[in-house]
Amino acid sequence: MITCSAPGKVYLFGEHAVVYGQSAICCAIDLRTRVQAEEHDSIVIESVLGTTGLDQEVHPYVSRVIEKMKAFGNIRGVRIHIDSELPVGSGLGSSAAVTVASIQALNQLYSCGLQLEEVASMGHIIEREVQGNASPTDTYVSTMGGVVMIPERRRLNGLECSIIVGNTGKFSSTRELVANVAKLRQEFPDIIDPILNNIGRMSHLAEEHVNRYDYETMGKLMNVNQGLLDAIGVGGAELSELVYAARDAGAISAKITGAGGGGCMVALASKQDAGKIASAIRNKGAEAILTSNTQEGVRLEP
Ligand SMILES: Nc1ncnc2c1ncn2[C@@H]1O[C@H](COP(=O)(O)OP(=O)(O)OP(=O)(O)O)[C@@H](O)[C@H]1O
Ligand SMILES: C[C@@](O)(CCO)CC(=O)[O-]
Ligand SMILES: [Mg+2]
Repeated sequence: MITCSAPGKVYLFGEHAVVYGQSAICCAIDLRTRVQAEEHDSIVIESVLGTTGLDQEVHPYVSRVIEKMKAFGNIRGVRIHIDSELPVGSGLGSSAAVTVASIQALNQLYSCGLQLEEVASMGHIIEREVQGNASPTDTYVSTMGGVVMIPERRRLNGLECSIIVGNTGKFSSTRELVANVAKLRQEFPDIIDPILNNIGRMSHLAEEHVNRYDYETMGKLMNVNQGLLDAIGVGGAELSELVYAARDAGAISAKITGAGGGGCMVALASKQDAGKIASAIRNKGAEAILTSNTQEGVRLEP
């Protein structure tokens, strides 16, 4: 039996805009999805969502992984078991982590010889198929770890501050949110395109501040990014409540992470202030998770 794990992520900048080729800065976090794989007499996929065979409804990502990996290994029957520290459908890249960890588990189990770049690239193809339209960001960061600028694939210095995630507990489908932005963009291209361009410019402006650990400047720009995410319709009352609670409790910055609608927000804070911010989020009745940046992408577990 083989076990592989891959991390989730938060966006410092650029979700949605990156789908249209703008730059984003994305940060792998120390919450992981673990996938066990072993040869079996049939195909079985077990997760918190249920136990199925190949099933495009319940397990669209993992089913596609198995189908695509058949081109690289002699996969007849396999049992895949998934455990995740990432809330499902919440903006922390649960779909990318489960996809990347599953690809790598089969890659190892069947000695397929795929390199990390190929794992990331297959992950992106699968996200695109299931999500309708997807950037390579989540799957690349889950594969490589660290803090990465996409589409440049430039690795930036890691974050050393605390990362606090607030989960509204409201499921959000990335596929749906991406489609909503596409529709708004089609309706008002002259308004929406400049907003997406400005988000991309913000990532470029922020890059040197990330590399210099200048959290104050990064934070100011992240808060502006939050306003622009609201403008393109991916905010929500529950998210805003947590964003303002975190800022009022002393967060350096607070914004949506990932697709939005529901799901999670992310706040940056000094290690000293992190507990206070988590309490402020919990006082609003939401789950708060304290985490940090990880340099480790997908890996084989002992
Ligand atoms: N633990 C898991 N086991 C099986 N499938 C999972 C698991 N976690 C996520 N998934 C798959 O990913 C889907 C959610 O992906 P989606 O892209 O909508 O949200 P996300 O990846 O959590 O958020 P974002 O894309 O905004 O970061 C689930 O519906 C399921 O198909
Ligand atoms: C909303 C989005 O930008 C981020 C989802 O985590 C979609 C994508 O990049 O594929
Ligand atoms: Mg996703």
